[in-house]
Amino acid sequence: MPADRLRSTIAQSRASGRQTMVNHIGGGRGGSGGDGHGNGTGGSGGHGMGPSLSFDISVGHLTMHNNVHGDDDFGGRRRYRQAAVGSDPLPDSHLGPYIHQNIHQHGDRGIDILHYAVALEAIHNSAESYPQPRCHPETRIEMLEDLRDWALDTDPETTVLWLYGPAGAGKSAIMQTLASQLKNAGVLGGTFFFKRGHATRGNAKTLFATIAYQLALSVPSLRTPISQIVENDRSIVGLLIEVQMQNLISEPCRLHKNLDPIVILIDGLDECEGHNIQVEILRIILQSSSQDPSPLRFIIASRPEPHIRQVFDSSSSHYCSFNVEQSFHDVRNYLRDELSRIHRDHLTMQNISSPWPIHHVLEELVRKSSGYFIYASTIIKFIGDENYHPPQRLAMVQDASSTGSASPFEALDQLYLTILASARGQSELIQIICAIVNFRLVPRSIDQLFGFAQGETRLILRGLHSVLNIPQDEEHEILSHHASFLDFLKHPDRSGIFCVSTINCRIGLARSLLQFYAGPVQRNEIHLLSNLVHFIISLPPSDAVAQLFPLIGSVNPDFVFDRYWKNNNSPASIISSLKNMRSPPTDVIELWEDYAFMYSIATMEYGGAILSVKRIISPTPELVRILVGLGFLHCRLWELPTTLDLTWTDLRITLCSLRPKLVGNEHVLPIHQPQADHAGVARDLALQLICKMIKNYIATDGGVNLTACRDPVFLYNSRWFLHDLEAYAEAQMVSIVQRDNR
Ligand SMILES: Nc1ncnc2c1ncn2[C@@H]1O[C@H](COP(=O)(O)OP(=O)(O)OP(=O)(O)O)[C@@H](O)[C@H]1O
Repeated sequence: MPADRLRSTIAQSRASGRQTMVNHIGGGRGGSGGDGHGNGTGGSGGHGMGPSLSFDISVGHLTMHNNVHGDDDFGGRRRYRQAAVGSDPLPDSHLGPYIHQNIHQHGDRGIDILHYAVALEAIHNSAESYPQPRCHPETRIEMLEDLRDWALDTDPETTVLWLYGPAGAGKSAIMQTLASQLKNAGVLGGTFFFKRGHATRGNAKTLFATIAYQLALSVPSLRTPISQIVENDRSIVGLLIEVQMQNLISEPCRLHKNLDPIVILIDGLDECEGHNIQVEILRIILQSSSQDPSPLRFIIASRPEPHIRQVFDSSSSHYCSFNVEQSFHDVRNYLRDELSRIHRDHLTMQNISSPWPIHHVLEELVRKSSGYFIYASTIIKFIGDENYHPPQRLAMVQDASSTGSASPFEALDQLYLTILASARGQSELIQIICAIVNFRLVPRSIDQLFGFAQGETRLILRGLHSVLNIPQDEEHEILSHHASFLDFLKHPDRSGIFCVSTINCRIGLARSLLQFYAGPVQRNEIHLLSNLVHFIISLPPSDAVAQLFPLIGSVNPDFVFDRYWKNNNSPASIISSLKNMRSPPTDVIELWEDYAFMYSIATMEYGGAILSVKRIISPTPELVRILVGLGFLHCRLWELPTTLDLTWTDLRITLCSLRPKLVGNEHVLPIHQPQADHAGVARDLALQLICKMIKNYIATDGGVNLTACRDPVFLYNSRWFLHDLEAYAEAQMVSIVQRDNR
């Protein structure tokens, strides 16, 4: 029975005056549809909301509620984010304590709401952007000046500017430098730096909220209006981006026409997920600029992708464009200064005479750069690596086969090939690089994934610091310095044997990851299960891919219910991915649907007596044991197998007996038969835990402690009984009769 129909049954039986408390094990709600894909097809459905289960034990009504906002462990910020983006405005009492406090301390309620809905990482001076790509002082001087003049013009012909240029031309460096200059001039309204594949910077969901937030902080007269708008309708941050732009940015700015120019910088539009969204963003901005006069100026930087160019070309609004062209002059200045710095500062360079390098070597490097900074900045990192002798590294760069081909990036490709070939452990290198390109991983996770000795990954990647950012710690993932290296690795014509997009390479990686997840949980576990399933379904269908399905069914439940489970790994997203496959593996889907159900129980909140009790159910003794463990002992799901001496399979079978089953096209609730002596279950559990404790002497990691032993005794003594099975059965009958009458 669908959950909404069950709910209407409850309402109607109440209306008829019957004192029926209906067991509220709903089938859960399907999530909203996912994002559309770039090719125009719809995305997979969003996460379903799990069932809610109410469970009364007569000692003070203990009610377990489905916690769609996720585990308590995620804290106030997470919960608030949910509240802020949800469509139903929530009263303050629904907000996490942290937020609650925050709001009332500052009084700027709208700003606080925005703060929790923005991508702080996307702002030009965020901690994450360190080290920021900036223009070397003697480079891009004229271009920066032109851009500043355009931005500061109080009577401009156009209010939108497109800064375009090929990969690695130096657009982001220009935008970063410009952001600082405009900030100093007091006209910077806000910035958003997209980054491909990044959780918050890789999509448009928070784009306009992030800009509005900065506007509110940087333009004093906009602070109150923007705050007020959000406060009046806090769901605004979850609405369509067009609505956000209109309400949060265009309208407040238009009301303040006499303001000086306010400049918004958006960098890397082509890195935002989905061509359609990129087009939509442009369309919205161009449309807003064609309306009444406004102090807003937009500078948008991107590669000259055809779909982006087309929007500009076909727009009736005026815009102007700047091409970030190659500049041999600027690259020469940059290389000369940076090589001098290496000569001066590198520990091994004292005995190398000046000038270093000699003039014609420098000129050769300038020529090979084709006037683009990506080549220049990569060789500087390569030559200046503190682990190596710079002249040797320079010789390696010079030896990389020469250009002469039509592609301006031929030299860059040769450089990348040289760098990769210089790394040790060539046989392991490709699988490591494949893992880095497809997943965000810290070095130790890669060791674990491929069964290397600890530290092996760092050793193998030691020669790749010029192309990869390999953090010193184990907190941050390994990332490519520049998107052009990823582009290179993905194109077999460019990267040859180092190409990571071959089917064998990708299937090998998927198999290693799945085998890792089938094994025992290790510390520093890798949290990318659902990404992995997305990765697998993105592979072209083949027998080799189909052979991976059983491995998805073999994932160790300790990983599935891991305490550090990240929400994006939730079973619901894995199920929707599996269902999107051409021949969905039904048995594996069934298993993961059970996990989804268990997961929804694992994330229930324990509301205590203040929440209303919906209904009492009458479960089997084994189920009672588990519910007592969950509800009364406050065990988390991952603790239950150890605490109750259960296998994951037993736990799954027992818990999933509560799961509404699909019969025909409808979900129906299983009817639970009355079981004798539920109090005995609590007594037995108490005895079991006490025995365990005596055996272990003291509290152990297994979660058996004094409180855990005391609680079931208390429960037993309190003469706990389960009631109302009749009412439960009656309610089900009512609903069946109503259904038949319809
Ligand atoms: N003027 C400059 N001075 C010094 N370094 C620069 C300059 N311009 C770019 N770089 C460096 O060159 C590399 C490529 O530059 P950047 O990321 O800005 O290119 P991009 O055009 O934005 O590329 P993509 O389109 O791939 O994002 C970076 O490492 C950057 O720091």
